[in-house]
Amino acid sequence: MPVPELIRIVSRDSPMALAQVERVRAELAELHPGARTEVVPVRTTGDKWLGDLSQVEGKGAFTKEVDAALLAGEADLAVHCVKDVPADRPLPAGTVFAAFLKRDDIRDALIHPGGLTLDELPPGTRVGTSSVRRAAQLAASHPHVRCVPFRGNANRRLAKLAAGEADALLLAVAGLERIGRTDVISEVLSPEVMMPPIGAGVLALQCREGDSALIDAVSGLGDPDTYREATAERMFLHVLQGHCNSPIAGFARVDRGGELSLRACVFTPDGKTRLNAHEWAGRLDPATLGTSVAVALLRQGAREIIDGIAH
Ligand SMILES: NCc1[nH]cc(CCC(=O)O)c1CC(=O)O
Repeated sequence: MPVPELIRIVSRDSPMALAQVERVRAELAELHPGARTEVVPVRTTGDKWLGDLSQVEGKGAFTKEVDAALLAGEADLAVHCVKDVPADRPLPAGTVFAAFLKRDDIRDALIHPGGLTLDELPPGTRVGTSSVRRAAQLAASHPHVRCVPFRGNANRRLAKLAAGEADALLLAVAGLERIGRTDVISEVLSPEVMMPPIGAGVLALQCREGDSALIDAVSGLGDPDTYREATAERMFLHVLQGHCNSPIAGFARVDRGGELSLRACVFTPDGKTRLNAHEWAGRLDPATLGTSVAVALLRQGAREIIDGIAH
């Protein structure tokens, strides 16, 4: 099938999202030198509303308007952070993932203007994060610091930190790389110290279901290992059925021998209870591994923890 002449790419309009689109354009230009691309930026609910996300139907707050533009035919290809795409429900009807790009760094970073590490933060340090996942883990490991609500795209959060609205920040390394601000990192946190969210560091390309010419054209940008990891992680979250206030973390990894494993956790918001599971796929396909890890956590009481958190 011929590669479409013009590919209109829709995405959030934050600096990070637009950098992601530039990566996709560069990879497309290499794969299909003849194809032209155009960028269709849209502002999402999650970008407009800087209050508590659970008040604006938290899930999908960063994807709804992008999906709508794709379905309305205003664009042909959507670029999403997998982390922002709800996994408890199927993708919006009529759309499919055509590729998962090679995964970036999955870790979170501490940003402290004085260069302190997490263990060096003095009591009472205000860490800016609205993430229940980050807050629960920090409450467990560093109970003497406190989290203060902090929203807005990464550039805005850095500006608010500089303005003194918090003493430190937690942000994803991948996002800081994309906006060219790794200079602010004072410590990269290992997944053992701060377990990442499902889908961390993965960009997905989404197309209209019937658009096989485009699906074929962009599927070559997909990375097979990332596909396995993202599929296991998203099925895990789908089976678990969390909500936007439930602290859930986890990541799958394809090791050097090609073996896929998935580890995941469910926390209470205060971090005092932590359920853990870690399984290898063996002969299981990625989605079945995700299901198995979710069931292992449900068997330990994950449902009661998740349902017991206000949302
Ligand atoms: N919720 C915003 C968001 N969505 C994806 C990333 C980071 C990049 C990625 O993991 O793909 C971020 C910023 C952050 O959490 O620091």
